[in-house]
Amino acid sequence: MTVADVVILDSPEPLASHVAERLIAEITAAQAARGSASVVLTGGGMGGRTLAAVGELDTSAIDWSRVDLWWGDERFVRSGDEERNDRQARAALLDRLPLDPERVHVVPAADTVASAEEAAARYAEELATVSEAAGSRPTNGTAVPAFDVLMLGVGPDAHVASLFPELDAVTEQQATALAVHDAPKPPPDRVTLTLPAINAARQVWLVVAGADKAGAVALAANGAAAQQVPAAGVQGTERTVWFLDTAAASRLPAQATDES
Ligand SMILES: O=C(O)[C@H](O)[C@@H](O)[C@H](O)[C@H](O)COP(=O)(O)O
Repeated sequence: MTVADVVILDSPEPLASHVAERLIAEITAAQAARGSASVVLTGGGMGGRTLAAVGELDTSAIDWSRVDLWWGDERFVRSGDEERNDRQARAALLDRLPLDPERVHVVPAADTVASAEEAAARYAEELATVSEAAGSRPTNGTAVPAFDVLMLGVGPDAHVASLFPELDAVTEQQATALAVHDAPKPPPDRVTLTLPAINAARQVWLVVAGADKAGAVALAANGAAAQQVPAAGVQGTERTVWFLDTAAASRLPAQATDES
């Protein structure tokens, strides 16, 4: 990882609250600058905690009807299945927001398409369509909107989204969304953004808590190859921020934790 910014908080809850405050500020700034905001959400525990923390804060500066929401990955299970990242996000926050349903872009579920491959193809098509319509081609030219903030959790094996170490999907350079099977983290069938799509975001935020992630964070900080350490392969076109709790940061070299 190019360590642009590392922010360390004591534990998961203050970390989630801090990320939530920053997210509200970035959405507000994007709407002031461009009239709308585009945010990619993450599954996992820190993703849910962060959304719940947003719900505890004042978001009155945000026009939620002008926010586009996407997911960095999704489990390929039936709509409404509690394993779905979109269902967990709705429960944590989204169902209480005045969002424009047309701007909540969910990955097709297993009861609506025949395969994870078809779900990935439809998601990629929607990303390209919205990108064209908004005229918001990102600076890396990928056929996705120029996301303002893309959030990621990180697994103990350094996976991000559903890009798990050694999968071909990690090194994909053309497609923006792919199907993943046999994922080591259940459920096995998923759809994920690829690194070109992730790295099209203006800001990529990795939100990581827990001592079980410290090794992955340290490997990413030491510039490991993305194939083995997918978290090392992400960076925003403008900024990359690692939001860590002290346990997840515990194996970082001292100089890597200088806040910018
Ligand atoms: O669909 C998923 O499972 C997530 O997108 C996944 O990439 C998650 O973010 C990491 O596994 C970290 O999860 P925790 O924050 O729960 O450790």
